[in-house]
Amino acid sequence: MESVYESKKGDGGEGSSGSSSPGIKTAVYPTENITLTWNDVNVFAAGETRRTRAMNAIKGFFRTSSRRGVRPRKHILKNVSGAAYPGELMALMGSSGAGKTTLLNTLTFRSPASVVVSGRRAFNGIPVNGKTMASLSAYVQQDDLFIGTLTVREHLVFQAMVRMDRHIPYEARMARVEEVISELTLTRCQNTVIGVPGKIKGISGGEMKRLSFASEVLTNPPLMFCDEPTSGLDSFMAQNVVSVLKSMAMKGKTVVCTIHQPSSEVYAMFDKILLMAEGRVAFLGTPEQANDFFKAMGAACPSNYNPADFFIQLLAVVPTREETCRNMIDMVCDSFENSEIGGKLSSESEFKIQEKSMFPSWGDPWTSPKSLSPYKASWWIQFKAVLWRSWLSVMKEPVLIKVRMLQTIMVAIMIGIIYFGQELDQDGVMNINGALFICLTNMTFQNVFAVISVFCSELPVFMREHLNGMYRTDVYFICKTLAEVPIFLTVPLLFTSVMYYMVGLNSNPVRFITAGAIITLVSNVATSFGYFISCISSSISVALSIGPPIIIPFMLFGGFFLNAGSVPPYFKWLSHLSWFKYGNEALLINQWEGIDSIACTRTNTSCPRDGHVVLETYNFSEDDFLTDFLALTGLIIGFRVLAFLSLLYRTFTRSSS
Ligand SMILES: Nc1ncnc2c1ncn2[C@@H]1O[C@H](COP(=O)(O)OP(=O)(O)OP(=O)(O)O)[C@@H](O)[C@H]1O
Repeated sequence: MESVYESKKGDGGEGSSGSSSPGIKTAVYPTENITLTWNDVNVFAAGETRRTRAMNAIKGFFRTSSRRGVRPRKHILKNVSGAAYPGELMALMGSSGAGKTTLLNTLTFRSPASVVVSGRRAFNGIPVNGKTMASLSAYVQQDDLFIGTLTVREHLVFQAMVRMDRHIPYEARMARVEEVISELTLTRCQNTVIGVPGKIKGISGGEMKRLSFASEVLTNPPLMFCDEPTSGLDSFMAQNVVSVLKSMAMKGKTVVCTIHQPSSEVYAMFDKILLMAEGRVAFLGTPEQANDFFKAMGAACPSNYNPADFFIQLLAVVPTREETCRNMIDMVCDSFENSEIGGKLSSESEFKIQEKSMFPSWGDPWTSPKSLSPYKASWWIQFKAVLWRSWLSVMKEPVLIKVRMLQTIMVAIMIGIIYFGQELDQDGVMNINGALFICLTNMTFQNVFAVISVFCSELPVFMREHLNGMYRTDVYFICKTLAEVPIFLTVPLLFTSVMYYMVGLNSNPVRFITAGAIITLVSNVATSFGYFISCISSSISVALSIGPPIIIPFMLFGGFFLNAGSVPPYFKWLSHLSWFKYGNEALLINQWEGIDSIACTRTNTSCPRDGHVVLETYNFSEDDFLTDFLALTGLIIGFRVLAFLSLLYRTFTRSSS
């Protein structure tokens, strides 16, 4: 399998895939047996971003000149060089704050905007950029994010559809899924649901980690990065996971992982170890070379000690002895730099890079030509795959199906019993109007909370997959909302069917169907509003906190608690956004239009004689019936568009940060 990745000189996107124009010098990247080298990598905490610069300028204006000044930038990685070879498993180790994650992020071009990176990274000596790195490598992140209601196999089939190249036929994708399932020993749990911690019991932690690897190796990348693959696992599972990495390395892949406290057994599996301390390289070589190196420095690892623990402790900065520890770390790092292994390593990577210096140096991964699509699958394939997965997750989500159906039937029966058998008399008018308004309130809160709890919990998965170039935001949003349409149609219709005739509402079948349609429209406005709130909130708890305070004013303008004619002029605009108002008006018109007589049961003058008077009391007009329908439809569309734009903005700000 020898595919070619080419880069155009001078386009700022070296290493981008695509055909080269005649006359443009190209670099042909290897797709197998990759030696990854990095040379003179320096990372600084960025002094100021545009936002902080503006804030500092404002603060600085109020400061006296003596207090003004720029804080020195923190030097996080200091002239770090190294190499990872095919067929080898390299472990990045060091105490907390040593710079492991920063180095891994730098190597994978995933550094946050808050740092400034310089240095060169290369594949077999050819400088590389973020796009090429992304095409040829896999990155297994520390936290596993899945749609927990899917089975292992369903998850992998979905991944194969959106991650593998668009020209690969369906049969070949499925064959690869089979291969990966057996390679990562997931056969036994292939039909088990992945699970959601605390909600749905699923596969074990080790299986989950192996599933993360499986998703990444589907495309058979020659280079793999893993961030803390063993965190949260017991020693047996940790060993199991590292042995998976080892077997990948033995197949010729280049594997780099960060790791905390490996056991002696796990440590023995590493081909190379890279020890980091205070942002510098303290050692890079085989475990045996590490023993010799530290022995030569007079710090031999005792025979009954775990070497990993020993080296990490040796290179840690102890709070009470900071100065001594830092001096010791500097001494170790300097010795390594001047040692035979250190010198060989840095000259090797340096020489190769210079040799290929005719190629442009690395560009910023995100400044590659915008016209090139980051997606492997076409729009249509993405759409089919995401719709299929969204549908599966809706059907299998207990909160959406079982709980909601049960909740709907129970509330409908409760309302039906409390308001049971209303007559068309003076008391009945009040009760029927109350029952209709409570239907709107119930449908609103039920749908908003259901959407928030499901959509918000899925958003982190969407963000990661979208930023990994798996599918577009519009595809996700359309599919997600389409897949949920059946449920958001069934719930209000079921609710209306159960309570309508129990309460004794207008018995005309056309009125019944119309009431069902109005309640369905209101439910869907609430659903759209729920999507909007979910998309603008940073977390589920934020969404649940801001939802109700926003809904309450809309509810007050519904005409039940505050007469439509009494809305203060400065709040008129807000009342035009109230789906309660349109829903309530439409339901009352549907109920009372054409009712010629209402029995008066009390001897007071407030008894409405007919349906028209009831509507007049609320300041509602029969002529507005169509307007109410159209306004509800408009609100459904409006809130959805706002929700989509918010999601788009969110993905945009994340990908450019
Ligand atoms: N964006 C940043 N701005 C300022 N300092 C940073 C930034 N990123 C990392 N650092 C600092 O750089 C040092 C190295 O951080 P890094 O996360 O790479 O350490 P680590 O070895 O991965 O630690 P741990 O094992 O605890 O995750 C730390 O002191 C950290 O506080």
